[in-house]
Amino acid sequence: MNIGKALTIAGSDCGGGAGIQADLKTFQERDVFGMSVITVLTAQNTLGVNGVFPQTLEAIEAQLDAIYSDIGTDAVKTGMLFSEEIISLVADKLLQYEVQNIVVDPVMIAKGGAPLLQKQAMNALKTRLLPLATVVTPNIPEACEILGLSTIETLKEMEEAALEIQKIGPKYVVLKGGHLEGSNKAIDILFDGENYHYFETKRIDTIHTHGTGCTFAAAITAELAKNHSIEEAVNVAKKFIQAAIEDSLCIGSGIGPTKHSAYRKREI
Ligand SMILES: Nc1ncnc2c1ncn2[C@@H]1O[C@H](COP(=O)(O)OP(=O)(O)OP(=O)(O)O)[C@@H](O)[C@H]1O
Ligand SMILES: Cc1ncc(CO)c(N)n1
Repeated sequence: MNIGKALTIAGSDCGGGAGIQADLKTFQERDVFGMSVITVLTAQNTLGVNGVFPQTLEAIEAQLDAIYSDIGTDAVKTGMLFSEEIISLVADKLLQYEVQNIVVDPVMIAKGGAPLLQKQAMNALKTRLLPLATVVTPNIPEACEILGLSTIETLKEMEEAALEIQKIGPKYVVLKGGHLEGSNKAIDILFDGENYHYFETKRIDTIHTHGTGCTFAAAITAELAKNHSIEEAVNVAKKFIQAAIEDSLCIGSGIGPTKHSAYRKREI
């Protein structure tokens, strides 16, 4: 039987809420075959990140070569890449294997404030990875960092930022409005190079949003792996994350994870 094949190239969150673990849970929920290349091990829980252990370039390259010399992918997501060297290696390999359907989640800072991307790696993210992306999924602070802006405060400013990011090279930009202050809605914007598409849900009043960005981008990746359009992929991902946050889990004593099985249970 043919099944969509999705790969996540990201950091491991031993606490299970974000990173590789969130991505694989999401791939499974969306019925694609999930694979992983681990770039960094993190020691983290709902209270914060206690340790970051980058894998050697040799180990990352060997994982990518193992997958692409045999299995291949229909869509790929990148998450925590941490350093300039890892970003460069991943970009080289995506080019070498002519990888299609690349979702770049430009992970920079954990919800608790820990840095997940070194400051000196920002330029490589912009110049090496964004031009290869089919879609990039920044949140508002990440969009500000990419563009060197101090704030994005309105929907109009989100639209302008999406347009500017698209000029860097990705085919599509999904700018996530989860961080937009003072709104009772969570509005994400998809810019396709010509038009804006809006995906709006009610903002849920919860602190338990650990891994929401990873989960959302992984759901987009899964839908692209099944050959769905970008609009359809974002539409499903938005419903998926809304259900997961609504049923978020009180696990740990800090910022808890979301429930990846929530959307499936509603569909039944
Ligand atoms: N409180 C909320 N209620 C409803 N939707 C939300 C809420 N917070 C975030 N979202 C949605 O979750 C998705 C992920 O957005 P978010 O801005 O949380 O990502 P992120 O900050 O990159 O997450 P991460 O912690 O993984 O870095 C988006 O679709 C966003 O609109
Ligand atoms: C490994 C990893 N990737 C991404 C995030 C962002 O949520 C996180 N907290 N940890």
